[in-house]
This record gives sequence, C-alpha cells and structure tokens, in this order.
Amino acid sequence: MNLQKDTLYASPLGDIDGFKFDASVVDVFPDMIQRSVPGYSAIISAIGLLASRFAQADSVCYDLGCSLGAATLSMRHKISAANCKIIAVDNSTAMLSRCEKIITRDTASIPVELVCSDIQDIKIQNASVVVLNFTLQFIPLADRNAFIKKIYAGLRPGGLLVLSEKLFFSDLRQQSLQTEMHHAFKKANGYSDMEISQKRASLENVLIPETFTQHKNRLLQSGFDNAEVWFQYFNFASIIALK
Ligand SMILES: Nc1ncnc2c1ncn2[C@@H]1O[C@H](C[S@+](CC[C@H]([NH3+])C(=O)[O-])CC(=O)[O-])[C@@H](O)[C@H]1O
Ligand SMILES: O=C(O)C(=O)Cc1ccccc1
Repeated sequence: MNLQKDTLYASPLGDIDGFKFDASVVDVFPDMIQRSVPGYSAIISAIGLLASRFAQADSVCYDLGCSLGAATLSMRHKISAANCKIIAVDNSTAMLSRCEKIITRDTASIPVELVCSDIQDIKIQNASVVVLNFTLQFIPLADRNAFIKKIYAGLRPGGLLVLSEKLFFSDLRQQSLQTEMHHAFKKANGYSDMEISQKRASLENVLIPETFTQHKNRLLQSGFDNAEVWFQYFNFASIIALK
C-alpha cells in the first residue's frame, strides 16, 4: 500500500474518458485528493471533532462515498459515545477493497461495517452523524432531493449532516475567479496546465457542482433546521446541517 504520485493526466490523452474511481485512481487517490482539493486535510480533521460532538450512544455514523476511509478513520479515532458503529459505503469495488485493508490495519475499537453499494440504495437508520464528503457532487442532479430527504429521515433528532462539495457560483466573475484560483492551487501543488485541463475535461458531466444557495434550499426543504458553511477555500466548501 505504497503511496503513489498522481500522474494519471500527465501525458497527452487523445480521447478523454469520463472520470471513474477505478484501480488506477485508487493507487494515487491520497495524493490526488490532497493536491486537488483545497482544505481536504483540515476538513477530514474537523469531521473527527464534529463526530465526537454529535455521535450519540447506541447510534450509527455513516460515511457515504467513503473512498479509502479517511473520514471514517477520523471519526473512529475521536468518537467516545458508547456502542456506536460506523457504516462506510462506496460503489467502487476497487476503492472499497483498498479501504478494507486500511481499516483492518487500524487498531481503534469502534466497529466499522464496509458496504459496497450505491449510497442511494442503502438503509439509513438510527443515524446521529452522516458524512457526505465530496460525494453528493457525483449523484445525478435529479436524484439529489430524494437522497437528502432519505438522509434526513434516517437521522435522529439532534443529528448532524456534514456536506462537503465543490461549489458553483451563479455570478460569472466569481465562477471564473474561483476556478482560476483552484487551478492556481493545483499548479502550486505540482500539476501542469495539461494535467489540469485533461482532468477538468474528464470531470465534465461527471462532477456536477451546485451553488451554496441550491444546497441550502435543498437541505431546508428536506427538513433540516439550518445549514451553514463552516469551511470554505476557493470553490470547495463544507456545510453543517442540523436536524
Ligand atoms: N452513487 C454512489 N454510490 C456510492 N459511492 C459513490 C457514488 N458516486 C460516487 N461514489 C464514490 O464517492 C467517492 C468520491 S471521493 C470521496 C472522498 C472521501 N469521502 C474522503 O473523505 O476521502 C471525492 C472525490 O474524489 O472528489 C468515490 O470513492 C466514489 O467511488
Ligand atoms: O481535481 C479536481 O479538479 C477536483 O475538482 C477534485 C477531485 C479530486 C479527486 C477526484 C475527483 C475530483
């Protein structure tokens, strides 16, 4: 499980396929997400702190779209409520089998159940914490309302949803500036202009960002009491929604 540098888009590709979380991505994923998502590590640490505040005794904490389990591990090391378990879900078999190896090597005692499934198809019950860390953006737009309603229904009173997303800005100058600054962030982390533009093409119609207002409206319409940004770094933000 050696950490590999992300060079997936470093050579010119003729046709650029839509981005997939396959075995080639798994090998470079920690490097890719760290160098591509501004504030990723800070968000992962804060998810642990939030879980320690919100995890209720005898409840379930969900990590939906868990990838290699970074948010799961952060929660697992911080939760002190009695008799909690974590359910971590991803529909990429390549991601989930690597995640299983990582979780097995970790020695913390909170049980972790790994589920290979579309996150829209699982039961969400008795939840005190639900984490969607950069995952909703990959769910078809038409399915997002029903999915957030389902999460709300599965949360206990006092429950927490952490929703981290790449944002879109309805103001054209903001959208261009925030995108430009995200690309500057990636360049400062060693990606070339070609890597940035090829990755951008592969994410077209795969990662579909929405505005903060769209997210907030959906969360409120689904029943959440309130929803606010607690972290933002350029066009990447994390939202706390409370039941
Ligand atoms: N419908 C779906 N059902 C299940 N999983 C899905 C679905 N769509 C996408 N995924 C999974 O969601 C994850 C998104 S990465 C999350 C990072 C992680 N949360 C982290 O905190 O490190 C974010 C990113 O790479 O930008 C991938 O593992 C997909 O397989
Ligand atoms: O790399 C990007 O440009 C992103 O928007 C974030 C990202 C990170 C990892 C996989 C897919 C998207």
